[in-house]
Amino acid sequence: MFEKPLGMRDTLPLLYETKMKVRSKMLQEMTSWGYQMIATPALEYYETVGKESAIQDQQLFTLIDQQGHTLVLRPDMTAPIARVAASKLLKYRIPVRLAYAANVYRAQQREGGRPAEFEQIGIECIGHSTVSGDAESIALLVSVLRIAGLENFKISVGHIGYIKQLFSDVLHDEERAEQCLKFLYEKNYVGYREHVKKLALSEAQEQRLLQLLSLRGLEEVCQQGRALLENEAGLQAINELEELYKQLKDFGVHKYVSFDLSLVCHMSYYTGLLFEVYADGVGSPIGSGGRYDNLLSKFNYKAPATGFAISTDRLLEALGNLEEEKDSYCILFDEQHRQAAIQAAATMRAEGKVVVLQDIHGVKDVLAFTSSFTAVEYMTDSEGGKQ
Ligand SMILES: N[C@@H](Cc1c[nH]c[nH+]1)C(=O)O
Repeated sequence: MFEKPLGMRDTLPLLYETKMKVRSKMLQEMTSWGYQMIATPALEYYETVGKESAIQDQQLFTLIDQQGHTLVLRPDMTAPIARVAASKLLKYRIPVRLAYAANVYRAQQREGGRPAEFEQIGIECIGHSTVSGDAESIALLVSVLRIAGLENFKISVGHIGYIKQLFSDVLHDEERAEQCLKFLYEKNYVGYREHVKKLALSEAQEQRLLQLLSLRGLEEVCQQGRALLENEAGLQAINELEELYKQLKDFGVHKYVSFDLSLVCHMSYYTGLLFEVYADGVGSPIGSGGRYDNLLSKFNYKAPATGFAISTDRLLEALGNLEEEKDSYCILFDEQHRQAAIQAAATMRAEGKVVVLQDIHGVKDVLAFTSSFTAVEYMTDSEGGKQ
């Protein structure tokens, strides 16, 4: 048994092929909206990108380079892209629109769980401060998923600014707010309720924290969310949610969207609107994103930004079927027919066929080898010529 490190997976040919097709359709859509492809290194310094990636530290793969610096395998693409954009790209065009398909790495605690290396396909729109940036991001997300062949999905939208304001109004204490946020992030609503009840708040304040969990649905949720606030702060978040919905209607994609004002995503760099995508039959979100207006300033450039990433593997799980195995042809040749066989294969390949050219003397069990091809041509003397 040759085992792989925890959470590492192989991609076998059929899955690889399916992935390649889906990825190429999605990237084509992204680039047609003016998003430019970008690649960044798999390894980054812990002190910069690693720290800002804001994924729990125990999920980071770290290693030490020859000079003794701590490196991390990037846990997402947002922080690396923020690093490049801040240092190079924003001098060129603002907002800058970038797209990627790249592997990211998150260490796992146990076997059989989530993959520790997986591909994300996503975009970042950097330097865009208004809700139009968020609406564009969600509209593109919908378009990309539909082009990949997915129809049954829902985008759940929330606003981290709203939750933080509500917690600050009620709890007046950052540590207590963090504890509550953690329950929401883990989607442990039972735990959240129990925790809130133990906080020794007045009945009214307790109710406000509990009602947060019921702020789910369509437009009416904004009105209910507004009613939970005690003062002006937090209203901006609600206004943004309403504006977003209006713009999503203009894009014609609002039917994919619903609100969940208790939504907290795993990245702590989010500052405003944020969202998760759920597809029928897949337990975890197949994608997520949101606004992160403070991340670039960690790289010495103040710029607002928004974006999303889709997990290619989870999307494929939602899509269900793998690509059909393609028709493929085999030409078996011997020494005397090598040249003719090479030419015959080239002609068929030029017609778009998949052709394997195989020296018959290199195969032990010809019957077993040829059994999976659509058609087999023998260009040999030993087998009695063409069959
Ligand atoms: N990087 C985020 C997704 C995202 C892209 N842009 C903004 N958010 C993630 O891995 O979940």
